Amino acid sequence: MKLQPTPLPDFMLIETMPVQDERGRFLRLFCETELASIRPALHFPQINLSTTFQRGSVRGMHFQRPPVAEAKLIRCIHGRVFDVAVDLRLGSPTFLQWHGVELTEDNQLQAFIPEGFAHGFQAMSDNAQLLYMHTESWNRSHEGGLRPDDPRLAISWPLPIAQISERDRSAPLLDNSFTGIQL
Ligand SMILES: Cc1cn([C@H]2C[C@H](O)[C@@H](COP(=O)(O)OP(=O)(O)O[C@H]3O[C@H](C)C(=O)[C@H](O)[C@H]3O)O2)c(=O)[nH]c1=O
Repeated sequence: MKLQPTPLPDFMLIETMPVQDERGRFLRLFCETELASIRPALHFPQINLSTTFQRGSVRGMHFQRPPVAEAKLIRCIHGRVFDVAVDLRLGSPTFLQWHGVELTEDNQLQAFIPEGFAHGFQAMSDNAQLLYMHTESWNRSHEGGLRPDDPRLAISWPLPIAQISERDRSAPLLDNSFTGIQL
């Protein structure tokens, strides 16, 4: 496993290496010890799998507020996605900045998105599957969302947005009153 920093502090990429032999491949999806250097005693009470049928569809930008702010360990297990994290942390030097990375079933990259970040992705293939490990269980009453096309974020999605949920389409646009999430 190799850790790759991103331009957003604490948003890390994790390069995993499957073990391959004549029978096939073996891949470690998560190891508490290996990831202790970025987060001691990582614990995932919920693991989700989403499938996005149509290339170009976007899901996001989602986050959970304290006291159930969550970190996510994300991997694409089928197809390809352009995965984006936005720094929403109050006082962060990269506040409201975003960074995107392509996660594919072949590049073995995982994204570790800490608390205080919004997360979203665009499917770059049909039937893109994303496996999420969450450090908090889902809590609808503490969910927050931003528009993937919010001009204040100016996320450069690689493809025209094909499909988006009504919830995401109707998320609030950022204005100067949003100063960030106090973790
Ligand atoms: C997140 C979640 C959702 N749900 C229910 C709520 C809805 O009835 C249905 C689909 O939820 P949603 O439309 O929020 O799914 P996505 O738009 O894919 O949202 C997810 O994708 C973005 C990119 C993320 O980063 C979040 O992990 C997550 O919000 O599953 C649950 O039952 N449990 C859960 O943990």
